[in-house]
Order: sequence, then C-alpha cells, then structure tokens
Amino acid sequence: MTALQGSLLDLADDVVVGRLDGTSRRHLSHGAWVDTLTGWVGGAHGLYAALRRDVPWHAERRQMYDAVVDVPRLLCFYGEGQPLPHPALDECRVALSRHYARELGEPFVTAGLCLYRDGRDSVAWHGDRIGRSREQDTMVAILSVGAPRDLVLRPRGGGSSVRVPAGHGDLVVMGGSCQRTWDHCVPKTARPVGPRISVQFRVAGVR
Ligand SMILES: O=C(O)CCC(=O)C(=O)O
Ligand SMILES: [Fe+2]
Repeated sequence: MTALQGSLLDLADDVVVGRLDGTSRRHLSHGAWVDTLTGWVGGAHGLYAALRRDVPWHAERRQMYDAVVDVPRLLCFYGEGQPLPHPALDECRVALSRHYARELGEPFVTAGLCLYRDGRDSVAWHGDRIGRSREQDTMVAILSVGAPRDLVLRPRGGGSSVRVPAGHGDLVVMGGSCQRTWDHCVPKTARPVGPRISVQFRVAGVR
C-alpha cells in the first residue's frame, strides 16, 4: 500500500508538456500578436518545486538614473547550448521550436528565468529589444509556473493596454512586431500572491 501510494505520488509529480495546437492568437496593432495556451504544462507543481530548488537564483542591481537599485525579482539566464535546469524545459524548447518553425524560421535557443517572490516583485515596462529584436520581428515564448500574475502589454505609441493572465502551467507567446511596437510588464500587486517563476524562451541574439 505504501509502495503504491509512493508510486501514485510520483505519478502526480510528473511534468507533462502538452500539445501546442490549441494555442489561440490575439492580433494587436502594428503587426504584433500574442498566442496563449492555458494549462500547457501539466504537473507544473513538480516543475515549480524543482526550479525553485535547483536553479542558482541570484539578485541583480541596476543603475537607475543616479542610484543603484535592486532588480525586483531573482534571475538566472541559460545561454545557447547551456543545459537547462529541468528536462521538461528542454522538451518545451524543442516543442516550441517545432511548432513555430515555419513562422519563426529559427529555433528558440536561450532561456531566461525570473522568480517573482511575491507581489512586490515585478518587471517594469519594456520591450525585449536587446539585439536583432530592435529592428526585426521575433518571438518570445513564456512558460509560467507558480502563482498566477498578469503580463500587461501596451502599444509604445500610446493606446489602451491588454492584460494577459499568466497562470500555473500557461504559455504566452509574444510575436510579430510585439517587442518593437509594444511594451510589456508584470505589475506589482497588493494582492497577497505566492511566488511565480517565468521561463522566457528566445532566439539567438535577442534579450
Ligand atoms: O515574467 C514574465 O513573464 C516576463 C518577463 C520579461 O518580460 C522579461 O524578462 O523580459
Ligand atoms: Fe520582457
């Protein structure tokens, strides 16, 4: 009985990367779009726990005008060819590369991980415009595990914002001109929220 319970628990811990054919696309202005798929990764608890435990999370400090401030989240970046911290993330990367191959024309090769410890952690308005994404269309695919937070997008030229919920096991892909013509952020929240881990898959030479 104990052995059976043990194996059932193991089973419940298994991380399952689902199919991508259920993604739904929302077209934004200026050729930007977002694809979403809720519950892409099943057993996401196991993935969250393993990443929380195994990733060498570190804090960063950044120059902000004339002060040096803490970046309000923990980070870890995996460059091209670097082993990812969980086999499910390799599976995600390969599945995304295959699914978007025709449209993107190149594979996802890097993974940026962020840990938002609570509602005070956030990422300010920005576009991922370091590298080719400043001039060219690209995609940034984000897997979220842990507490749900919102990814909010707004057109750079002004206009109303779009709120995209990023829940446990969900996928959000920003594509087209999204990094150039729109900004995105994960706002702070006063709601009592638990920790969230975000995994951003990008192509070579884009941050
Ligand atoms: O946490 C997220 O899902 C977004 C993170 C992000 O925009 C970034 O690291 O560039
Ligand atoms: Fe970003």
